[in-house]
Amino acid sequence: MTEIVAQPLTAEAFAPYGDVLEIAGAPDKIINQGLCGRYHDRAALDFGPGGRAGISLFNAEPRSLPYRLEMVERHPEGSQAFVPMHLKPWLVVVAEPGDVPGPVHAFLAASGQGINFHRGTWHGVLTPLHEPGLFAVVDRIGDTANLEEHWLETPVIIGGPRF
Ligand SMILES: NC(=O)N[C@@H](O)C(=O)O
Ligand code: NI
Repeated sequence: MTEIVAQPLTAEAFAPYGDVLEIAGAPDKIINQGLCGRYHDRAALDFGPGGRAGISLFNAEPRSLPYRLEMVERHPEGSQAFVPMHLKPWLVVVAEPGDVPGPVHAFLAASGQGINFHRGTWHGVLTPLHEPGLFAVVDRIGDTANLEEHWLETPVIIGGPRF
């Protein structure tokens, strides 16, 4: 059994896997008569040929750490963004690329952080750590499954702060 510890989610650490959505630093634009900072175009969305963008709402059961990861998945035809509709920390899990997933990495998303997995990134499914597990998910809508699951030979136990 492999044990890892969730690390703080940063744009740099997550860059090989996707984009971090956060209001970090100065906004790209000040809009709405100066009352709003726009952090413009912060994710590489990709829905491929034959698909279109969709927004779905996920209401997921919260998990707790340590978390037993048994499966990772990927979407070969498009990106997938998880945008929390709450301000709690939550868990982001990825695995290094390959036809068989490589080593698993876990990140603790802080309040207000969202992510966008790039097309084909191996990842754990949406994993809230608190109620409400409410997220907007932006991903590919199409006629194909756009889903490949890989069940790990040995589970990965993901540790981190006890809330
Ligand atoms: N299956 C589904 O819509 N969600 C997963 O892709 C996920 O990553 O949670
Ligand atoms: Ni997914």
